[in-house]
Amino acid sequence: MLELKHLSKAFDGHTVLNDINLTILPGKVHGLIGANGSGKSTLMNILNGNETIARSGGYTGRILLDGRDITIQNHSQSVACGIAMVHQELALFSGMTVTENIKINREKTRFSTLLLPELSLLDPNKNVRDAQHALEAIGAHMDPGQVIDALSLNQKQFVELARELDQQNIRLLILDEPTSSLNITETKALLSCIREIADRGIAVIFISHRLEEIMQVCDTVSVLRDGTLISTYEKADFSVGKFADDMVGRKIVKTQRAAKEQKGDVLMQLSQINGTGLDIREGEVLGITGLAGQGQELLAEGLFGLKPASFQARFKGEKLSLGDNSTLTARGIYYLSDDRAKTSLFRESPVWKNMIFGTELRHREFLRWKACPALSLLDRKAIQAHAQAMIEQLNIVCRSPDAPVRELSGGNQQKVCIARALTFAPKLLFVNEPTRGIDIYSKELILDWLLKMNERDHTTVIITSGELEELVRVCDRVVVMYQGQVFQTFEGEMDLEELTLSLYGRGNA
Ligand SMILES: Nc1ncnc2c1ncn2[C@@H]1O[C@H](COP(=O)(O)OP(=O)(O)OP(=O)(O)O)[C@@H](O)[C@H]1O
Repeated sequence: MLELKHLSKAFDGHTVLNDINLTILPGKVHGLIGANGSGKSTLMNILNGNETIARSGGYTGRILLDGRDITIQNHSQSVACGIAMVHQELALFSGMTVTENIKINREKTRFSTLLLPELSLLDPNKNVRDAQHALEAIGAHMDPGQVIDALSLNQKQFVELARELDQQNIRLLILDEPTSSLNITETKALLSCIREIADRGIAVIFISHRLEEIMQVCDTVSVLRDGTLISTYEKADFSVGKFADDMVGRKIVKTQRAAKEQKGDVLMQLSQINGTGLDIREGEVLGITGLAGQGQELLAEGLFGLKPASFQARFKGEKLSLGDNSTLTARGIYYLSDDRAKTSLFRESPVWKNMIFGTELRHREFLRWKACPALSLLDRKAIQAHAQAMIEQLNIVCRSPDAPVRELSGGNQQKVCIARALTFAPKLLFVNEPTRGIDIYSKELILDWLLKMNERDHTTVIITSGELEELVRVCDRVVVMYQGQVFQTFEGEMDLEELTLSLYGRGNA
């Protein structure tokens, strides 16, 4: 159906895709894998007519649809070819409802006349029905009248998918890491939905860092490394080992630490969490998990005033006001959100600035006049050296520390956030989904750094994550949240199966 021939792309003379040849068949799921920054999103952005491609000089090479050459210079041309894409970063309209987001630009109207279509009225019933239909087709249950902002990240992901599937005449659906914010049940539902979409004759390109999902759902897999397509495998030849070798070209060592018995003092006490409480002990690595919407993110988000919450918090006995962030950061408490685009990055600012923002006064070496920190200018040389070291240690793919963060691939942006937490050197770090969107090699690097912070800098680390297997590998304790309450705590040798059951409210509460 679609063929790419000798496709290449450069940004400012820097080649990020090099002579790509790829064939996409109808009714098949084609997996695209590669390390962070290997060029997956760029390749898909070309097919989707993303404006960043045209603005940066377009691409070279040929794209053939049904054997005929096509040019994709803008999004309309891509839509006309039947190409739809769900992006890694969500693209929804805040303040509008689920239906409005799904039907945007394709609204059903009544009293429409050919002469003055602008004067026709929206048909709310038909639009809601369409939205409901699109949501049901992918197994998502939500009120179509709800405002988008009230939804969790994973619900928003389903709305994006529903919006794309609501388009008529789709021939190719591109999914850029669609499962990264979904829990086990939702992922399962989405994967079977992807198979159904393919069975309707639609070609699917599926990008994911979760190789088990790739093995499960794809018919063919292509591997990109540093912008070059280095291999394509058919289902019979799939092997996680081969994928990993081709992607990163080096051995991946899984980070693991035996759970330590918790003997430290209580550092933070959270109480009145819907009638339950949680003591965080000094020096521990604590995992917090739960299915979506069970209140696990609300602890950190409530503490930092990002969402309304009513629990009580004490730090070393001192009562804290929720949302009083200057006091929280002054006490060395830090939060890294999973919503990097909205709350964690200054996209137009350079990598170095994103790495040190808010940490300047904790690092005298970043200041020129060390005796007078509040009035000091920044010492750019020291900061550049620090940023360069972070880039190397976290394997961040970027032109230089001066590159604006928006130029970085999704996974590398995530690593910049982690670099800022490392730079802040908190006493207590809350980090939400630290390995989301991160390739298999860098995942271990990040987990390794979180453990290093814990061991070397004595940082107490609280990881909120749906990646149970990772939590079991690195945490001393794992707390399961269920229906807004602290439901069960696991420590010592943790059993993955028991932990999974606990997510559904089963087990010894
Ligand atoms: N607008 C841009 N300007 C300059 N460079 C860019 C731009 N967009 C992407 N790049 C560069 O192109 C390379 C490939 O990025 P891309 O986003 O395609 O990677 P990816 O494989 O999708 O990574 P990830 O798994 O992290 O999402 C990266 O080095 C990135 O910095």
